[in-house]
Amino acid sequence: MLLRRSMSTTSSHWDRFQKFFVRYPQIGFSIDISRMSFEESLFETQAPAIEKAFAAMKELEAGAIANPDEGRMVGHYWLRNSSLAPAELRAEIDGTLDATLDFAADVHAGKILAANGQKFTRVLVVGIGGSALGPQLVAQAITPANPPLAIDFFDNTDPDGMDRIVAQMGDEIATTLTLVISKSGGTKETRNGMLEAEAAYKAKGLEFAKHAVAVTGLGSELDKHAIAQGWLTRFPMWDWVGGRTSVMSAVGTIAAALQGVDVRQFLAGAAAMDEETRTRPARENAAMLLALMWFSAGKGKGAKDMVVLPYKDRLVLFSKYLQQLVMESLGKEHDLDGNVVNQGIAVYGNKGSTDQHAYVQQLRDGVNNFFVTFIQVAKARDTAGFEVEPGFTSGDYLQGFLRGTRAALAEKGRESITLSVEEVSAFTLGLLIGLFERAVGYYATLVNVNAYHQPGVEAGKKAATTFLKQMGEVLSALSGAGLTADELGAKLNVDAEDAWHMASHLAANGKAKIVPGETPAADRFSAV
Ligand SMILES: O=P(O)(O)OC[C@H]1O[C@](O)(CO)[C@@H](O)[C@@H]1O
Repeated sequence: MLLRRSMSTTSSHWDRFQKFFVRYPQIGFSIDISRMSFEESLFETQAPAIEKAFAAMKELEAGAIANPDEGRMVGHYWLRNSSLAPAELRAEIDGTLDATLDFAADVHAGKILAANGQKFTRVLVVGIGGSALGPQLVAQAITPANPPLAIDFFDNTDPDGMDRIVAQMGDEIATTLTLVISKSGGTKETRNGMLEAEAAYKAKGLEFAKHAVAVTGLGSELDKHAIAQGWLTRFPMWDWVGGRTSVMSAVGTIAAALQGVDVRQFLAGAAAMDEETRTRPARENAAMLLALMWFSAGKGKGAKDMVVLPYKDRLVLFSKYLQQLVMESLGKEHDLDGNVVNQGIAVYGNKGSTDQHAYVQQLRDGVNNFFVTFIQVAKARDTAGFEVEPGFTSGDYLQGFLRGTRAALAEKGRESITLSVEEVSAFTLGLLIGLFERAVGYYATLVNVNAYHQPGVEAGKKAATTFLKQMGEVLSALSGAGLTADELGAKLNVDAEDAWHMASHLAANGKAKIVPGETPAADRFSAV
């Protein structure tokens, strides 16, 4: 009885697999949605929405104002196929790509040298969000084991984090090329990182400008600063490329090329996936299948989280990269008609099998509020095989754990998608990025949101600006006599809780004195 039941389950799994397994052999990619619990009628019920999404994408790729709030075109697909771009942009796209690759080649060849006449040995990228995550993913996933230049990132305004990197660089800062990357050219974290980098060079008696390159919008604050200071060079960022989709613009290509990545293959991978997912009908279209699975799993409301589990160390940052791509694109208060919808899909993940020894316990046995996206890489390693026990390699185990976890989740009714690529290479990373970019675009139309703006980010930036201004006032108001947070708040017309946090921060960093009381309200702050 038991045996019969398990046999029929197995055969229905096999049937469903054959029905919902799509592969593109010419690019070594496949998607398996058979372990998602959607009804086949989804393709019929969603047919009008699917058509709408295809049509919207076609218009977007043809140069429509697909980001209506900001009145901008959305052109990341043109970065890997400039012939799709409006005619007036093509030469600039191609010219910028060539210029970044030529610059990197000149650095490698020693035609562009550090101020001390030596070859550059390191790159420091200063940027945040889309201006750092893409280069970080590329550095982690596809740079050679011993790249021509080592790479570090200032991707925050944490002084301790930056101090540690500067300390690790030591005297090698003299042969470090710094890329300051900011589309807007006004992001404070990046501005601070740039100033910290400038100071670090100065402390070693070096001229920052002779080691600095900017990637930014024409005429931005950063652009003007780079011109005024006489930096080595500048590469443009365009308003029709969003930060989270900028890895194939100069934002990503310059760091990648300096790292010895085959940038043209990276772009070719994305272009190849674009070709596959631009015109195929929904059932064969990997990007549309992903969007439909997100829609059916989360009931079009993001009710289920997306857990991204690549079984490959090189792809460990892919989940973080997708977190920005998906959540900044889809996490929206309003739909395109102005209705409050509070859309989004939460994304998290790290890598398998490591995560099996952490949160996968909850995925199998706990709250069923997610679907997993497994990423399987067929080729285990580049070097000769090694058997950890007779007949089995570490790579066999990795594959066994992926399949085992997929089966164990399915057994408990937990959904999963499996994407497969042959290896992790510039080409396959490009195609995976291209796949998710288009899936995000399609899904946005299915739920009727603008995937290409990020109005929510501004609120935090504004509140931080106010906090800093008021903290300056608190500092000026401190005197010899100790003041409580309530007294500071009343004096400066600042919320008492904010005043307490401001004064506490100043005290923790040697700019104020604190006499602790029994409660926060009894703490007294004075000038140093
Ligand atoms: O490149 P910029 O303009 O410095 O912006 C950095 C990041 O900040 C955001 O605008 C908002 O966090 C991201 O979309 C962007 O990638």
